[in-house]
Amino acid sequence: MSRYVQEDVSSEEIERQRALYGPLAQSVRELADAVIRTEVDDAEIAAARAGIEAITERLRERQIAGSYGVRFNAAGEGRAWGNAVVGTRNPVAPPLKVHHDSSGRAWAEFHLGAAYEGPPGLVHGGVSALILDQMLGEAAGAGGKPGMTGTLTLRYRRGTPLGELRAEAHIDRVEGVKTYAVGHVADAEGVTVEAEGVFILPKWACRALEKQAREQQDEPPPTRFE
Ligand SMILES: CCCCCCCCCCCC(=O)SCCNC(=O)CCNC(=O)[C@H](O)C(C)(C)COP(=O)(O)OP(=O)(O)OC[C@H]1O[C@@H](n2cnc3c(N)ncnc32)[C@H](O)[C@@H]1OP(=O)(O)O
Repeated sequence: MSRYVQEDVSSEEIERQRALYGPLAQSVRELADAVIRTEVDDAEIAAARAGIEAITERLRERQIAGSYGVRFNAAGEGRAWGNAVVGTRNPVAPPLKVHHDSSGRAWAEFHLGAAYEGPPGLVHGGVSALILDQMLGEAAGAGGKPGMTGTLTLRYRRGTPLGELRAEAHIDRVEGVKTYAVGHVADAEGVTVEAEGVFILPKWACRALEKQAREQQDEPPPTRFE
């Protein structure tokens, strides 16, 4: 089942939902941080667990079947609110607020706390890969050349400290359906992880884009979402 969903939702309704679900996800991120770092006594832990389980049960009373997917409205606004890096409704996502320009650049400043630890005090290498996968993909999409990650290569130059970080990416070159992008994560002292990747517009998407272009000759398809 495709998780790209076309919905008839106004921009005002999207903003209403963003204001409702964004803070909910942020509260759960704070909960995750508190679970990792709490030193309250055993009875308090048991009481907290019961409270959390009751809240989970309330939220499960009515649910989407499966994952959130990517939803577009008639204005072409896309929402990837379940995305593991940028998802407004996903407490696992830091989340990154990614800025773009149409030359194929993407950048974001963000904070990674205790929930993203690998080596003590440092960001897990898989989390850096997660973030760079998204950032390189965002750069490709921003340049009008979106694709699925084919190959992603990373070089970990030094440990990435937990805390305030920046990520940047840009398109290096385009060869047909293949978009090559490069990027990095940096702290205040400079680059910690470098990445290069190839993003491939899948065959099925080529066919869908051709069909869409035939139907809406003047309207280019959406190339990014938030
Ligand atoms: C919307 C806005 C979003 C905007 C923002 C979105 C940001 C999202 C960022 C997150 C991105 C992800 O995590 S995506 C999730 C992780 N990635 C995946 O799950 C991808 C799984 N793999 C696949 O679906 C497929 O294998 C594809 C799409 C990669 C390729 O399949 P295909 O379409 O059939 O392509 P195919 O004809 O075989 O090959 C086309 C050309 O690409 C080359 N090629 C094929 N596979 C690879 C590969 N893995 N690495 C390198 N190169 C490859 C071939 O040699 C060929 O080159 P030539 O002979 O033409 O020279």
